[in-house]
Amino acid sequence: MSSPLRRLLQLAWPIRNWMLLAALLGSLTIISGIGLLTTSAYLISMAALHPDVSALSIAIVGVRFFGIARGSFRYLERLVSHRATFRLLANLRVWFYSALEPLMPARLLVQKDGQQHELRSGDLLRRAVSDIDTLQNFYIRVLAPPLVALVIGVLMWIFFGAFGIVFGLIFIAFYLLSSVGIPWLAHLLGQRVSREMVSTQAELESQLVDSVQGIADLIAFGQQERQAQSIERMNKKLQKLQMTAAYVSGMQGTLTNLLMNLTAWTMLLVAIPYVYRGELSGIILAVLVLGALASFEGVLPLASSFQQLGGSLEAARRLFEIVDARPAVQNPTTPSPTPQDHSIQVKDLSFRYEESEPYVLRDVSFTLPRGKCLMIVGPSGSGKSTLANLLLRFWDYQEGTMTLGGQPLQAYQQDDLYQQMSVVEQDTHLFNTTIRENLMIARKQASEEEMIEAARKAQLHDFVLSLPEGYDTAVGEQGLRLSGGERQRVAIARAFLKNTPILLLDEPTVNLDAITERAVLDAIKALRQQRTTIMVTHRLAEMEMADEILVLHHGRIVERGTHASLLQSEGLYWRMWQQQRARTVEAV
Ligand SMILES: Nc1ncnc2c1ncn2[C@@H]1O[C@H](COP(=O)(O)OP(=O)(O)OP(=O)(O)O)[C@@H](O)[C@H]1O
Repeated sequence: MSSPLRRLLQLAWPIRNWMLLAALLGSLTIISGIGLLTTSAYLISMAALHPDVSALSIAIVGVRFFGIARGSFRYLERLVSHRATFRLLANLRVWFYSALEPLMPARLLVQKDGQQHELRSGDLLRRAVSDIDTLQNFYIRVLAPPLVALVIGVLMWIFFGAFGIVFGLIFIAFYLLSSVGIPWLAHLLGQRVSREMVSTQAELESQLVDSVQGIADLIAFGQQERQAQSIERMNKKLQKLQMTAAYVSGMQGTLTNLLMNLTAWTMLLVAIPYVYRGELSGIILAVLVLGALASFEGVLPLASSFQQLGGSLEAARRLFEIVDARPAVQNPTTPSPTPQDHSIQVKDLSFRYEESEPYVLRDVSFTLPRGKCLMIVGPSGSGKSTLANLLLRFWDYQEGTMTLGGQPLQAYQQDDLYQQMSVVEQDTHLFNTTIRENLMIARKQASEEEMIEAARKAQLHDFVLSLPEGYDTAVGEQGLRLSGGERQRVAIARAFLKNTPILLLDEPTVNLDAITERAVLDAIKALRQQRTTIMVTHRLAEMEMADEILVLHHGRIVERGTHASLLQSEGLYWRMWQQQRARTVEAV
C-alpha cells in the first residue's frame, strides 16, 4: 500500500463506522435491485404459463417489496454517505488549516522533486479548496464501490453456484474480469492523465488568480494579451487531458457493458441444454439471465472509482506536501511563562533567509528598555522589516541572541509572544466585512464602549460616524473602500484595543501623503505612551519620539543615537534627513 493511500485511510478512520454503514446500504440497494429483476423475471415467466394467481402471490409481494426496498435503501445510503463525507470534509479542512497555520507567515516552501519550491497563492487556494473536495471523491467514489462490488460478487457467486457449479464459475469469471481486469487496465491507461489533470488544473488556477490580482498592472503594461495566450495554452492542455480521460472512461464503460451482456448470453447458452435435459426449469432460465445482468450494477461504479484513484492520490500528495512542510519556527517543549518584563535585548544578531543566500542582518545589537521607543531607519533593502519580523519570530536567526524579559524569544510559546505585541504594518489587511468586525478581531470580548474608545484614540471615530452605516459599514474586499490613511487608523485602533505592552510599527505611514501621515503619526504618538515601541521607517518624521535611532545599511548598524546627535555627526542619517527635507520643500 503506497504511503498516501495509507494516510488517506487513516484520515477516514474516525468515521469508519459511517462509511461501512454506507457501503452496507449500498450493497442492500443493489441486492434489492437484483431481487427486483429476478423476482420480476420469475413472475413474468410463471405468468406466461397461466398458473393460478395464488401461485404468483409470493412473487408479486417480492416485486413490491424489492421495489420499495431499493428506493428506500438508496435514499438511506445517500443520506449516510453524504453525512459521513461532510463530516470528513470538515475534519479534512480543519486538519489542513491546522497544518497550514504554523507555516505562515514565513514564506511557504514545499518539497517537490527533491527541491524546495515557493507556493503561489493560487496554488495554495486550490489545495485548500479543490484538492480537499477531490478527496471527497476518494471516499465516496474510490473507496466505497470496491467494497460494495465485493459483497455483491460473493453473494451472487453463491446464488448462481446454487443452480450449478458451472453458473457460479461463469458468473465469477466475468465478474472478476469486469470488476478487477478492466478497471485495472483503465487505471494503467488513465493514471498519468488524471494526475496531470490535477496539476494542470492547479497551474491554470494559479495563473488565473495571478492574472486577476495583477490585472491593473497587466493592462497598464499592455501584457494582458500575452497572459491570456498563456492561459489559453494551459486551457488547451487541460482540454486534451480531459479528452483522453473521456476516451479511457468511454472504453471502460463499453467493455464493462460488453462483459455484462456476454455474461447474460453465456448463462443463457449454457443453461438452455440444462432446460432441455429437464435439469433446470425454464422459469429459472430468465432468473439466471436477468440476475446476471442486475449483479453488474455493483461493477459499473468501479469505472470511475479506479479512474479517480490517480487524481485522488495526486490531490492527497499535494495536501501532504503542505502538511509535511516544516514550519520555520517550532514551539518549545517546555515554554517559559508569559514575560512580565517587556524590555528587549538583541546581541550580535546575524540572519539570512536561506543558507545559500547572503546575510541580510549582520552583528546587530541594541537594548530597548521597557516603555522606550526605538526607531530603525535606513535605505530600502537594508534589513529593517527583517529585523521586525525576527522580533515577531516569523523566522529563527542563525547567530546571536534576541531576548524579551531576559529570555530568548525561542523560549516562549509563539502565541504568548503574539499576545504581547501589536503590529501596524505598511499595508493593513482588512477583511471584507464591517468596520466593527475588522476592529473586533483585535479583541473579541471587547465591549462596544471599548471599541469606540479605541477608534477615538486612533482618530477614526469621527470618520466612522460620517459613514452612512457607521461601524456597520462594509469596508469591501481588502478594505478597498477605505483610503490608505483610514486603513492605517483602523490598524492603530486595533492596536489600542489589543492593548499590548509592546508595539511594532513597520513603516506605518509609507504610502500616505503628508497631511494623512501627520494624522496617523498623531494617533501613533498617543498609542506608544507607556509601551515598548519599535518603529521601522524610512520616512524621517517625528524622529524626536525615539529614545534611540538605529541606522541600518546593508544589514549592519552604521550609526546610532538620538535625532539630535545623529544630525550633528553628519553621516548617513543626516544625508537621508537632508534629502527628505529637500523633497518636502520641492513638493511644497
Ligand atoms: N522572505 C524573504 N526571503 C528572502 N529574502 C528576503 C525576504 N524578505 C526580504 N528579503 C531580502 O532581505 C533584504 C532586506 O529586506 P527587508 O525587507 O528587510 O528590507 P527593508 O529595509 O525593510 O526594505 P524596505 O524599506 O524596502 O521595506 C532584501 O535584500 C530582501 O530582498
